[in-house]
Amino acid sequence: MAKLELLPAVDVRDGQAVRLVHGESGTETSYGSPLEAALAWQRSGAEWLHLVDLDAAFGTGDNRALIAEVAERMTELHIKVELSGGIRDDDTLAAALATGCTRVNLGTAALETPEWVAEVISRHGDKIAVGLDVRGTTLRGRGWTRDGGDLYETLERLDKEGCARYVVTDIAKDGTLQGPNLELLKNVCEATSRPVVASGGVSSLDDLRAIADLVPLGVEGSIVGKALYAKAFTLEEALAAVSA
Ligand SMILES: O=C(O)c1ccccc1NCC(=O)[C@H](O)[C@H](O)COP(=O)(O)O
Repeated sequence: MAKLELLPAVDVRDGQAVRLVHGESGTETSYGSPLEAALAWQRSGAEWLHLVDLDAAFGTGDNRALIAEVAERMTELHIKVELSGGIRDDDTLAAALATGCTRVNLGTAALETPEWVAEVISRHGDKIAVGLDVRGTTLRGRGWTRDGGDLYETLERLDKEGCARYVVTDIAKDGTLQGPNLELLKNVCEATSRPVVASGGVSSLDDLRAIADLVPLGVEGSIVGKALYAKAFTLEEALAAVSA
């Protein structure tokens, strides 16, 4: 059976690696240099990095140069990078892809400019993932601050347009260490044949094992943020738990 991929997260706000609660601006806990955080995950055996420009997501500026530095360094070290946050037009997409990242994660654009997203999916294939960030079954855009339509209607549309994969986040769980929303993940896997990356709420190795049990349904990976920063477990332990 395929193993669950783990994507340790580095979310960047105002030049710092931070964790938010429910993705809400103003709830930041700071964890220092994003490059040092990324290098720590690399030294611990990471194969992937989930790298988020929160300022670009919230529209409070951007950390473009720093994000590029981290993504380029990780790519040199053969770490695959999933880049997220504020990628909404040709300019931001070109800058993101120029970092050498493995793929980008589009959120707001999939809700607000669907024609552009359909076009970049057809142009870039599996370099494009779409983030389905939900409260209940309502999608949220603009740094998760605005409603953006129904999850399953949007998923059906994106599937038809050939979207390669989805990053699914239950915002109510994100940054809370309350465990992932396994029901949501199962429901999304039932609604699409495309791979799903789980995000939000992981608190323990048992949570990761429960997500790994969904690999046969279509879950391909899991992002892990707060639990690693809070030292609930180490990345080495997490990698061992999902490859057992
Ligand atoms: O990814 C985004 O674009 C984003 C936008 C606004 C707020 C948060 C955003 N991402 C947060 C993440 O991707 C987290 O790193 C991830 O869900 C990890 O969650 P957790 O393990 O619960 O800390």
